Amino acid sequence: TEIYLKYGATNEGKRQDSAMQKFRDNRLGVFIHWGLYAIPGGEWNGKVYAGAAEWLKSWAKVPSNEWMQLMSQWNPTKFDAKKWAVMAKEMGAKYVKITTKHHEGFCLWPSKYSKYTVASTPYKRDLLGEMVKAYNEEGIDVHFYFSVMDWSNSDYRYDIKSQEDSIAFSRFLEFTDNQLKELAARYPTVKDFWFDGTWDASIKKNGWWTAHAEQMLKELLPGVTINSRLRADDKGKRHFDSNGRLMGDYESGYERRLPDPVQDLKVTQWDWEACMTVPENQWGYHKDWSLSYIKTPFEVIDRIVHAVSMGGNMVVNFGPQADGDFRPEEKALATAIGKWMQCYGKAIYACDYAEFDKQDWGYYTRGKNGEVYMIVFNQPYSERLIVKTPKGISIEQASLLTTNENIVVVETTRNEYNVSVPQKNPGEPYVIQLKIRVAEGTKGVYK
Ligand SMILES: C[C@@H]1N[C@@H](c2cn(-c3ccccc3)nn2)[C@H](O)[C@@H]1O
Repeated sequence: TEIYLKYGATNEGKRQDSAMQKFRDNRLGVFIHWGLYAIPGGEWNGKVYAGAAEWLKSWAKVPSNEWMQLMSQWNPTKFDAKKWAVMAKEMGAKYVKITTKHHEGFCLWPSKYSKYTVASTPYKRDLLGEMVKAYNEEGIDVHFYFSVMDWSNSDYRYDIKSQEDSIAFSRFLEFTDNQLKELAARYPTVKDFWFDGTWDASIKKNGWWTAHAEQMLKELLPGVTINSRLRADDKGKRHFDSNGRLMGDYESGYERRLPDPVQDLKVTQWDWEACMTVPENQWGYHKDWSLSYIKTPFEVIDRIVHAVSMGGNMVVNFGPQADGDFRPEEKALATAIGKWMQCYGKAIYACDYAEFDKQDWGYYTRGKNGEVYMIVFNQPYSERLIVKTPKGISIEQASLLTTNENIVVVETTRNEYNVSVPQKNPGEPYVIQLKIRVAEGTKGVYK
């Protein structure tokens, strides 16, 4: 039986309005983690910390007033929003999620509610505004990352243990509301808010505020999407409310990990977005990437395809340098992903879960016109790609997406086929497009 909730989930099932459909169809995003942490790049007082560079203040136990002195060094002379936007465009990213304010509290926009903003640095310009304009001009949607936890604000509380805590924290929530309203008013083309820094007891004890923040933004920005990580219900339950319903518009728990294509098919019932780092765990710029394993382009592409094959989005993280340029490894990665997306994007953009059982050779996606794509990462020595079709579905024809070369398909038993590999090995993950036939009365997405 259901329990009554005042601050539980507000929508039932996947949103089907055009704004959410655009969010979903975008599929591939870029995360930009840029803040004061890019200046030290993981090193403090001559010691290099291997932990996440955007958490250096925490690892090195730097007092906030000392940390904020970094503002006097904030001068990204190489920053060029147009170059950033072209890089994302060439990568094939359809949206960008920008850290408006990370845990440190430094604002990339000239907020009038904080003294820790770009306006009080040598490089006074409204960086967020320039980015929004440049990305939008390239046809790229802009999403805002916003950390509720703010290490620079003395009213922040990790927990509420006294009347004094309550009074301070309510001041903090008002400050946060003001910043959110300011972001919505200054940058009305923003399409999404991705909240972070919401795991503390103080937020869980104020689930009402998370429901209010979602409602406030949706009133100010019709169509805007809000991630589940913002939300806590009446009982402090996060992401999914006490009745098991997803709060917000999409599930945002897959950070540096992905659902299993066999065990976790439940995620196909709701919208979700994963995000990933190129090193094992670095979001902000770290000067020494040799301390970590750096994923190759194909390893990043595997994760993008994995997410889409299960009905999710993938956001690939970039940590710009303090000077406003990107490190060479990230430029090379963006180029490599863009090259692949140019050839195979048809199997990614506006595609979804295909309801075919996962096979070892790779992943399936389904296009909007009922076509099924096989994205092959692991070509078997048998040179036969096993395909098991759902009940009522048969394979009519198969072709290599890039050349339209016909691919021979042999039925091996009921609902099982051997799909041949291309005559010439493409030498990279490739896509076979399947034309399927759907029998009368078939259930599921192909009916
Ligand atoms: C999207 C990513 N989320 C931030 C994060 C949060 N956490 C974290 C660390 C300890 C407990 C709970 C959450 N680790 N990283 C990272 O700094 C980055 O912004």
